[in-house]
Amino acid sequence: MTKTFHIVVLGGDGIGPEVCDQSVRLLQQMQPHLDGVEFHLDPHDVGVGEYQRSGEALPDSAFEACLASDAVLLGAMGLPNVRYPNGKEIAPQLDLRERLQLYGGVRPIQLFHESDTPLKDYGAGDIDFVLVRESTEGLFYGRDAVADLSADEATNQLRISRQASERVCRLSFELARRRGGKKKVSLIDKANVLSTMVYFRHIFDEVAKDFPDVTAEHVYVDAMALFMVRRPHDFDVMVTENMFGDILSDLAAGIVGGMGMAPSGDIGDNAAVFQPSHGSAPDIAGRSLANPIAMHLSTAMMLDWLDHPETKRGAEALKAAVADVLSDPNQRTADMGGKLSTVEITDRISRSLDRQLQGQGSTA
Ligand SMILES: NC(=O)c1ccc[n+]([C@@H]2O[C@H](COP(=O)([O-])OP(=O)(O)OC[C@H]3O[C@@H](n4cnc5c(N)ncnc54)[C@H](O)[C@@H]3O)[C@@H](O)[C@H]2O)c1
Ligand SMILES: CC(C)[C@H](C(=O)O)[C@@H](O)C(=O)O
Ligand SMILES: [Mg+2]
Repeated sequence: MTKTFHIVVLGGDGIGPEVCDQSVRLLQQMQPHLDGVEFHLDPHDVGVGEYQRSGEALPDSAFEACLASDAVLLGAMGLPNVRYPNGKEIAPQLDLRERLQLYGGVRPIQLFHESDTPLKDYGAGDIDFVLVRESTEGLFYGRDAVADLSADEATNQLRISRQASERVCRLSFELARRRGGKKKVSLIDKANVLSTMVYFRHIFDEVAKDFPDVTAEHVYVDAMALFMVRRPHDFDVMVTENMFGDILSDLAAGIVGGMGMAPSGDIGDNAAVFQPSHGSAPDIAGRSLANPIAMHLSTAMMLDWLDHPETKRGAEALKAAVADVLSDPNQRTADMGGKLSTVEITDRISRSLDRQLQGQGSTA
């Protein structure tokens, strides 16, 4: 019997649709090779463009479709110069995370080729860790507040709840166990200053007791910014508060080639959204300069998460095709010093994907 997966596709703004279209193309290419699996792709307009057309950045019809889907593929949303009348940027991905309770912002960081890291002089070695960012509260809890420019001060709230912390810590320990590598989870906090972080650490330690086979450690966020650059090979899974995770995930992307190499999955108990960690990159949009690899790796994460033997095979094949193309340092987009366009690098990944799916492996 054929299993149909309903996948909502939200291209979004700027380079979002450019990279998303290329991943959709690879999904369509893959489908006939996967036994008993069918993808039903359901595109919706969201983001700034949709806000300008309809007054809604995330129309109800798009949200309902996400709610009913097996998974969501998202390009990027937002443009720095288009704002709501209250002055705030349009960021419906945050609404999706909160409304779908996508508490685990899973952001893998992997170096595919040593030529792509600026850390060569530090002997950075293998870089392969996952940053898990709590994505429903933390310092983003105050995001609805509107700045009163005539006031004498402005404050935001940082919220750490037991429920949200337990579930994101548990997800992180389970991930470390599943990865089966160093089996280590590093909590990134600021417990030397903030009581919310003392509380977060307490909950992390409680959850850690259920995973005696996984090493648990605490690292202050400022120190982690240093360690990520000086000894990234020491880490396996990291878990942290929303804003720390937002900042550190861009830093982490920088050590493996940039935002175009940083995939992500926003995971909840009943829904998940897969998107690159990068934004709409208005500085390069519309010129086929965007690196689509973060989007392709996010698509591979989605296929893995769908948890069917054939989609898992598709995920492995797609990841292997990306690795195959990157094994030749001459095959890069402009952000990584190369000359290939968004479409051209996907052409190469597509050719390799065919080989991977036919079990022929690498020819690069
Ligand atoms: N998940 C998302 O949808 C998301 C994430 C981050 C930012 N944003 C939004 O996107 C807009 C632009 O934000 P920003 O400029 O701070 O961040 P950005 O990630 O869009 O761009 C930062 C830098 O990285 C480069 N870059 C990003 N992705 C790239 C890719 N795939 N290939 C090559 N280069 C790439 C850009 O050219 C730019 O120089 C803002 O409105 C922001 O709020 C959205
Ligand atoms: C666009 C922005 C609201 C978003 C965030 O801060 O979470 C982005 O930076 C990300 O990392 O997904
Ligand atoms: Mg970010």
